[in-house]
Amino acid sequence: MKILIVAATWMEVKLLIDEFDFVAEKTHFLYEYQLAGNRIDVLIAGIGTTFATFHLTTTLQKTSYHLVLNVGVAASFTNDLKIGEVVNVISEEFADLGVEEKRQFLTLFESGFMEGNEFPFENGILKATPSNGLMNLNKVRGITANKSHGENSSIAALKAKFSAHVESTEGAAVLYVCIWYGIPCYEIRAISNYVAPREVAQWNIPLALENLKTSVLEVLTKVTIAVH
Ligand SMILES: O=C(O)c1cccc(C(=O)CC[C@H]2O[C@@H](n3cnc4c(=O)[nH]cnc43)[C@H](O)[C@@H]2O)c1
Repeated sequence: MKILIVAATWMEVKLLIDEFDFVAEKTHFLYEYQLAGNRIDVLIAGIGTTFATFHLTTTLQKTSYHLVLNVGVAASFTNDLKIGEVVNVISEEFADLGVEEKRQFLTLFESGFMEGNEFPFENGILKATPSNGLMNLNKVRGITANKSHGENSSIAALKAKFSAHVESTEGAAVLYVCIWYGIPCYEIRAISNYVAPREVAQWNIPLALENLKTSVLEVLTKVTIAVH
């Protein structure tokens, strides 16, 4: 089985790839590994939707994969998710793509630039592949923005507008590309911080990365067993 893992930064996959057998550096961004007889490529695309879209698209143009896993850390809008918890992000919206009008932000759908059900959106939302019991993780909704929000006013506006649980800087871009390519895609994120005024002392990246590694390895084991 051929699986592509997409992350924004090396930091987010460094513990995970210690569990893989290194095969080759394909490009500066793309590395090939083996895990239990399966090929696992790891793409480090960079932070934000532009880099994720460009590097994922060029990678998928060259190689066909059975599955894409978007992995990394993320911020939670809700205290119901604990720092370190790993979640299955089942839907995504672009939260900063649209029009500002009369102090209000309107998405592309609300401003009439796109129909809600224009492919690959469903009611303005991008949906991950159903995991059908493959993951024992809480299912959450995500939004994607090119900046990590840290101002109380913008955080309040996001909470009022989107009913999202988590924020990342790439999730929607990865889903958008994968749905266009018809490639199954899951987004697995570990909560490193809350969406709040920036206070890095409150973050726990080591815990998030340790838990992320464990969960992603479990998913990889189940996925690869399921197809054999
Ligand atoms: O700002 C920092 O000090 C900082 C420290 C470590 C990592 C970062 C990143 O932004 C890495 C990119 C990675 O993190 C996800 N992420 C984490 N927290 C947030 C957030 O509050 N809002 C949006 N994205 C977040 C992001 O999706 C990337 O996967 C920064």
